[in-house]
Amino acid sequence: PKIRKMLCSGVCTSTVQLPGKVAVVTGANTGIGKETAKELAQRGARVYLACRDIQKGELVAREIQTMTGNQQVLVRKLDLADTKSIRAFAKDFLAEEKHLHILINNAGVMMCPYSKTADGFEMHMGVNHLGHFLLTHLLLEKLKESAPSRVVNVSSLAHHLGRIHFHNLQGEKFYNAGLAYCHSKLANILFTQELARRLKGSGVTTYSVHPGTVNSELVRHSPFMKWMWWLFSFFIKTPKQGAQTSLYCAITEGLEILNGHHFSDCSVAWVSAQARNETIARRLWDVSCDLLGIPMD
Ligand SMILES: NC(=O)C1=CN([C@@H]2O[C@H](COP(=O)(O)OP(=O)(O)OC[C@H]3O[C@@H](n4cnc5c(N)ncnc54)[C@H](OP(=O)(O)O)[C@@H]3O)[C@@H](O)[C@H]2O)C=CC1
Ligand SMILES: CC1=C(/C=C/C(C)=C/C=C/C(C)=C/C=O)C(C)(C)CCC1
Repeated sequence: PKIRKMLCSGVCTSTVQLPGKVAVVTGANTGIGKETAKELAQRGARVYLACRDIQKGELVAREIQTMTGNQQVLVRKLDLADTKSIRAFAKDFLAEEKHLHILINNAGVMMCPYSKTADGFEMHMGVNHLGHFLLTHLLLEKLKESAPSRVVNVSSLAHHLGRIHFHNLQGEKFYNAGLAYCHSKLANILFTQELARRLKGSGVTTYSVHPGTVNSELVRHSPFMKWMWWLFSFFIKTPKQGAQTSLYCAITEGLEILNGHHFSDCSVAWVSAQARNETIARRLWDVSCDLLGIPMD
């Protein structure tokens, strides 16, 4: 029980309620995203579950509506492995909604065999980083208009093993599924820091998060990790516990002064030297804009 307590700490104790607030959670049909969306709905927000599988999303939306009594839980199609889908999601959302107060970039893939997104990006970099980069870019004006508003990027402790290999960003020269995940999670932190610098004074703040080691479907591509997660399931976080740090960063009052910081167990956490490198962050920003056809400023 002591080990479990140590590995599963961090509770969002904020009592903030969210009536009139609008939130988008990517990958909200399962795991950490589902629990994050449930808690936002419990607090009264209108919550968009941005999912690649609408049927799975609808089942979860019904479940959340029944559990929370909040009927404003909506499902919209978003496949982060296809920039057309991301642009369509954003276009419809912007036409439908006046505000966006909370964007939680939560969806992720880990250790998938070498594959590419519809636009030819390596899957981890494409979904975990570039997909969320484009989504955030498309929703940024709405976030600014709705300020104070927040962007939470779900990264990982695994970023410590990550490196941004600009000459091999799509893994074409060499590829390791585990490291590809780590690189993409480093990219999440670099994106958060650069975004924070660029958003200073706009009323939009952003945070990156390590949710802890969480019993979810993330390990689906690795039989070994699946076995480890099963073996140690008693010691690792439940998805509800895993959602606490995302929620903390999304709703805790007075967090604006920590714009751009990384959090774990609902506290500020240390990041690797690579993740603190402003030159790499700026270059990754420019390369991401270039790959996605976003005009550079
Ligand atoms: N679990 C853990 O121990 C840790 C998790 N994290 C991070 O937490 C986040 C949530 O992961 P977790 O809940 O654990 O994992 P899950 O696998 O349980 O959930 C991942 C979610 O992402 C969605 N997703 C995957 N690919 C796409 C895509 N192309 N487009 C849209 N949605 C997609 C999945 O949809 P579908 O169900 O349709 O596949 C699912 O809803 C991830 O960013 C992960 O990197 C970080 C550290 C540790
Ligand atoms: C060594 C070890 C563990 C730690 C695993 C860790 C630290 C996993 C981290 C995973 C991440 C960061 C995944 C996604 O981003 C367990 C399972 C707790 C139990 C005992 C052995």
